[in-house]
Amino acid sequence: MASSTQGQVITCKAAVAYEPNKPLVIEDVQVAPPQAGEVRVKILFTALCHTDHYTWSGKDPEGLFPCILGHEAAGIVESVGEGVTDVQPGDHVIPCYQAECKECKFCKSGKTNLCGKVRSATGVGVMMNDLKSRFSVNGKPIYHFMGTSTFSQYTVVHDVSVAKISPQAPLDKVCLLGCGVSTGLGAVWNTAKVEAGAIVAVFGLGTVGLAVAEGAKAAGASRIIGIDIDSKKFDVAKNFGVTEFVNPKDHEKPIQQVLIDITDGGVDYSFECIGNVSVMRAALECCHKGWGTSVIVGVAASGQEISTRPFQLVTGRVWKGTAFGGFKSRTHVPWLVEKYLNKEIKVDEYITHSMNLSNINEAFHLLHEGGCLRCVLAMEH
Ligand SMILES: NC(=O)c1ccc[n+]([C@@H]2O[C@H](COP(=O)([O-])OP(=O)(O)OC[C@H]3O[C@@H](n4cnc5c(N)ncnc54)[C@H](O)[C@@H]3O)[C@@H](O)[C@H]2O)c1
Ligand SMILES: N[C@@H](CCC(=O)N[C@@H](CSCO)C(=O)NCC(=O)O)C(=O)O
Ligand SMILES: [Zn+2]
Ligand SMILES: [Zn+2]
Repeated sequence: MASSTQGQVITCKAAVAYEPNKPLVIEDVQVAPPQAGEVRVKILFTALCHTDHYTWSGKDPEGLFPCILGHEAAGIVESVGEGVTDVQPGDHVIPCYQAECKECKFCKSGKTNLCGKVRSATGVGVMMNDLKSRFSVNGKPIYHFMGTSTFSQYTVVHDVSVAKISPQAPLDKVCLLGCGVSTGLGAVWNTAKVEAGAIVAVFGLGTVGLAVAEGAKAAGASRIIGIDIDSKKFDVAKNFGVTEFVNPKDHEKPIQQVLIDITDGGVDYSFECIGNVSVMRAALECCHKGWGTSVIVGVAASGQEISTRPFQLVTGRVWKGTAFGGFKSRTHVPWLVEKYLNKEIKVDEYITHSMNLSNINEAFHLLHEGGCLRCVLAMEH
């Protein structure tokens, strides 16, 4: 059914990032109607991910200002542009920063979840149709972010960047499946393909690392070693499947040597869930000679580079990375939502804080406190 706002500009509240590291400003933002191949979504709940903070910090080479950040959310379709057939007004959806068009070279390859259809536009903060933004404040354009911009009560996304989900799913919970939880689970199931009995090391026990632990437990890993510089993380990590905890600060030796010593030569799989290039090296080098695989999940700042002795790879270790855990977004997000509804995966357990959009700056501060995994913001319509 058509909404009363269809075809009209909507003025709503959004958190605008005008400059790196400067508090976000809650503004009245004008959101233009969706053009061909676009969907306007009423965002009901959004969580904050560390990648939002990373771009806000100014360290993201693709970061553009002013912009509307946010990419871990859920909402309801308000209206659709010409030619959109996969969703309609009233559908419950999760915006997907990793698109899935099912037609491009990437989508058809069967080798990756990356999609090439709209990536060139989402990387420069605009929509593919006219290479312009749908957001403005008093006539001045505001850039999109990751093709999602969910820190706004209404956003416009490409139709290839929105997953239709079960209307039964609580949107204040499943918004987390738009990024962190899905990424951690997928890193284990799709990218590493951890097998039963494997020894797994997880570097960084935030939401992404805990979801890796949860995925590894489900895959039947025999040992799941959590590594974090905050020892308080271990208590909560046990609930997600971590069986042993190592704090690098408690050891004189490099952490990779500590892990090699306690695992008879190294782990089968390791996951870097921090975004620290020194830890990425340690995560590779703690892998078992001959077969150990290390997956980079964390996002490192502009200018940072990874290094190791090539001998580490010559002797059989494998270095990989993952975006959105290798999940094909529009296919797998609805599947993950069903798994949540069937109580096969955790989601509620990652939500430590709930606030309103107006408290978004406070929520960003919370991200740096060890006790915060995910903070979900209600968009207060
Ligand atoms: N690849 C993807 O698709 C994808 C998706 C989501 C998030 N990410 C990235 O994953 C990373 C983790 O995200 P998160 O939301 O879980 O972050 P988080 O900040 O909640 O968790 C990071 C954890 O790492 C720990 N840590 C920090 N420095 C450490 C060190 N030197 N050694 C050991 N532990 C250390 C912290 O104490 C914290 O517990 C971020 O870089 C984020 O941008 C990537
Ligand atoms: N613009 C950033 C890219 C950072 C990055 O790697 N993003 C991940 C998702 S992080 C979600 O929290 C990703 O999906 N990358 C693949 C892609 O962007 O297509 C930078 O350049 O550092
Ligand atoms: Zn994220
Ligand atoms: Zn594609």
